[in-house]
Amino acid sequence: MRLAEHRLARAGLPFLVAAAAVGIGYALSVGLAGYFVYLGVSAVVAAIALLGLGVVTGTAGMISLCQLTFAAVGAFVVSACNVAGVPGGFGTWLLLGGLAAAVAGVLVGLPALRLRGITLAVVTLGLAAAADHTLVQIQFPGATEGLSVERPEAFSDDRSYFLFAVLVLVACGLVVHFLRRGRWGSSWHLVAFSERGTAAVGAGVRTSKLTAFAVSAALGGISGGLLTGQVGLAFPASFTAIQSLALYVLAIMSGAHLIDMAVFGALLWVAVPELLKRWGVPQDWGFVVFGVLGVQALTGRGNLGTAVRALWYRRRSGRTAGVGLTEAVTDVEPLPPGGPVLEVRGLSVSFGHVTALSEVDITVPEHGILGVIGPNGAGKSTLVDAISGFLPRATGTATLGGRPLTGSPTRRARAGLRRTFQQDRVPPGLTVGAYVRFVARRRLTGRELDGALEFFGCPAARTPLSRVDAGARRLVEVVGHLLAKPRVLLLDEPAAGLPHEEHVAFGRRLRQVPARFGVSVLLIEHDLDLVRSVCDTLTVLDFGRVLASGPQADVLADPAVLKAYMGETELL
Ligand SMILES: Nc1ncnc2c1ncn2[C@@H]1O[C@H](COP(=O)(O)OP(=O)(O)OP(=O)(O)O)[C@@H](O)[C@H]1O
Repeated sequence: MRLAEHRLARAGLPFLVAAAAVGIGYALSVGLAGYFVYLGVSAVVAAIALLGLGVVTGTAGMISLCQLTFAAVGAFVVSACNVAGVPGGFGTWLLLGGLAAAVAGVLVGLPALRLRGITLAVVTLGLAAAADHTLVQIQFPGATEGLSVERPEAFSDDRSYFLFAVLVLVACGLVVHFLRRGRWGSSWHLVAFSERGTAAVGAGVRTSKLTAFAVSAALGGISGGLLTGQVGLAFPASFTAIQSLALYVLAIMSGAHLIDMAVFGALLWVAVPELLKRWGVPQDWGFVVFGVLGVQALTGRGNLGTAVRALWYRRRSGRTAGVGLTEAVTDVEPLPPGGPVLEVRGLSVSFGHVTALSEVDITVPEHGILGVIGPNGAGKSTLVDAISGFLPRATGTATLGGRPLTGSPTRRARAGLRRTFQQDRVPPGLTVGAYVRFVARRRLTGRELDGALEFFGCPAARTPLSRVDAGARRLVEVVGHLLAKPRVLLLDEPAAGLPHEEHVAFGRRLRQVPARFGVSVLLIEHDLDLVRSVCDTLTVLDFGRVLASGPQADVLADPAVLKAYMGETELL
C-alpha cells in the first residue's frame, strides 16, 4: 500500500511542480513592473530553446550549434501563417512552427548519423551562418509590410502574454520530462554514452539521434514562434549564428538537460546583457562572459546542474551502491543441454597483418553454458564482436536457432543474440530500472524487474546508475539482457569488476541462468574457478585458433591446453 502511495506521489510530482510553476508565472505576470514582464517573456523563450538544446546536447550527447536557426524556422512559419491568415490562431501557428522546425531538425540530424564531435559542430555552425545570411536576404513574411503577428485573443497584452508563454514553457517541460522517462529518453542517454552499447540492445542508433534532433528542433521552433508573438515582427538579428553559439555554451555550462537548469540558464541569458547595459558596458560583452563560463564548463568536469545534484546526493548518502551476492538463493535444477542453438563455422578476422581469429568453430548448446577461455590476446573479445555483427568484414557463417545470423548488430540483437561488453557501456544518466527496462525492450512487471535485480544482488531499480559501482553496473547490464529473453547471451568477462570473493556466488547464479531465464550463454572469463563451476563445455582459443573444444573435464585435461594456455600443469 505504502509502495503504491509512493508510486502515485512520484507520478503526480511533475504535475504538482507544473501547477506551482503556473502559479508563480501568474503571480509574476501581475506583480512585475512592465519592463520586467517583457524581460520575463524573453527568459521564457530562451528557456524553451535551452530545453531543446538540453535534449540534443545534454542528453543525447551531440553538438548542435544551430538552435536559433530552428527558432527562425518557427518564427518564419508563425509569421507566414499570420500573413496568410491561417485558421486556428496563434496557438495553432506555434504548433505548426514547432512541427516545421522538427522536420528541419531531422534534415540536420541526417549528417549527424555519420559525423561526430568537432565535425558536427562545424557543420551545424556553418548551417546557422548560412541561414543567418539567407534570412537577411529574404526577410520574414510580413516584415517589409510591417504586418505585426496577432497574439492569442485572451493573451493579447504583455502581462497576459507572459502568462501564456509560461503555460507553453510548462507544457514543453512536461513533454520533455515524460519523453526522457520513456523509451526515447533512455535511447538518448544510451547513444550519448555508447553507440555500440545502443546497437547491442537492438535499439536503432539512427532513430535515437534523429528523434533527439527532431524534439530539440521542435522546441527551438516553438521558442522562435513565441518570440515572434512577443515582438510582433521577427527580425534576422534575433537568430544569428553567434547567438546560437552563445546559447549552446550556456546550455553546456548550466546543464540544460535538467529542466530547472534550462530555466536558470535562460535567466542568465537575459540578466547578463541587461546588467551590462545598466553598467554602461556594450551588451556584446555578454558573449564574452558566456564564452568564459563555457570554457570553464568544458575544461572542468560536468556542469553547474550536475554539480549541485552531486552535492545533494552526497549529503543524502555518501556511499556508492555495489553488488550484494552474499544472500543465499534457492537453487533451481539445471536443464540438460539440448541441441545447438548458436553455431559458428570457419570464423576468421584480420586486423591488417594481425590474424585475430582463424577458422574458428564454436557451438553453444540450447540451455547450456559454453565457456571460451584463452590467454590475453587469444581473440576472445574479437569472437564476441564478430558474432554480434560489430566486425562486418569477418568471414565465416553463423546460425541462431537454425537461421542464418547476419546483418547489423541491431538486427542480430533483435534476432535473439545479445552481448555484454568488457568496457562499461551502462549510461550513468539513467536509473537502474530505466536502463534495465530499456535494454529488455519488452514490458516488465515490477516483480519481474525487482526479482531479477535481487537475484543478481544488484542495487534497487530506483538507484541512479551514477551511484552504482563498476562491478554492479556490469551485473545490471547482464540483468537487462537476460530480461530481454534472447536465445543466446554472449558475456564478455562479466565478473571482471567484482571482488574476488563474490565470484563464486556470481557463478552459482550464472549456472541457473538457462533454467531461470530460458537463455543459453557463451561465457568469456579468465577466472578458471568460475569457469569450472559454471560451464558444461569449453572452447580454448590460442593465437586466434581453436586449441581444444568439448566437455569441460576433457578440455581442462588436454595436454595441449595445459601447455599452451596455463604453462604450468600444477595450476590445473
Ligand atoms: N581493433 C583492432 N585493431 C588491431 N588489432 C586488434 C584490434 N582488436 C583486437 N586486435 C588484436 O587481435 C588480437 C585478439 O584480441 P582480443 O581483444 O580479441 O583478445 P582477447 O582474447 O579478448 O584478449 P583479452 O583477454 O586481453 O581481452 C590481439 O592480438 C589484438 O591485439
